[in-house]
Amino acid sequence: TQSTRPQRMLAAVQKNATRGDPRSVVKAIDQFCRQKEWAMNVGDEKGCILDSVVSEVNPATVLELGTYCGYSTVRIASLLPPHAKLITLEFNPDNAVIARQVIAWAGLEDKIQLVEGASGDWIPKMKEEFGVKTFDLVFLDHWKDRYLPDTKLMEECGLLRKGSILLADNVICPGTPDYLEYVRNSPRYKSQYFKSHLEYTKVEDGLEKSVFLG
Ligand SMILES: CNc1ncnc2c1ncn2[C@@H]1O[C@H](/C=C/CNC(=O)c2cc(-c3ccc(F)cc3)cc(O)c2O)[C@H](F)[C@H]1O
Ligand SMILES: [Mg+2]
Repeated sequence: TQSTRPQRMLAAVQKNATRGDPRSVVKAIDQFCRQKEWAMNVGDEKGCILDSVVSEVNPATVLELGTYCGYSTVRIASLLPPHAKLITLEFNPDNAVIARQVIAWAGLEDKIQLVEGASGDWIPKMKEEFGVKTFDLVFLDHWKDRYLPDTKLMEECGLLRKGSILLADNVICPGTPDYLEYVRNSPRYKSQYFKSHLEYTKVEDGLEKSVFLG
């Protein structure tokens, strides 16, 4: 039977990356996507911007919306301080199966909690289910038309505090126009655009970093 692209990506990790070495996992996926098959990971160019924001924020609690195969999950978690926690939401069970194995290969199970389910269902349950008060950093990389409703939901559920950082992928390509308009015009956010390129291509894309002002 035919394999899927996530399955082939996992095979590339298991073949080319060193167990317990997150950076080698990131490198193996980027190599696979450049040389074999494009896939919608944040990628190495935008990944460097992601790394610099994570290092600057040095978050104790991180929420990722849209795990896919776990590339950005591993990339973020590899930079977290010892007791920090990353919760990542993924509602496609086939993706979750792959992501769990990528996370395990990187040896980051202790820092990452992959929750199978939809952001809209789980955001309201974060506090009671995971004992989370607020998130220091949220990485948005799921369906692009869900960035805005989920941001409003996080506000309503009190998951953002003064200084919480939202970092959104793909604000140009495929684009998240309603989200951009909101974070750039709302008095409750201070936003900054990091110009880059769509993963593994020369097409323009970028990350939007928005600080919640409370
Ligand atoms: C809605 N709530 C969700 N809750 C939990 N998991 C979710 C939810 N929604 C999706 N997922 C989960 O999050 C992932 C979805 C990622 C979507 N990403 C993209 O579409 C995306 C697309 C491009 C792209 C650009 C140009 C082009 F020509 C073709 C593609 C580039 C990118 O970097 C992207 O991130 C996963 F698949 C889905 O199950
Ligand atoms: Mg993306």
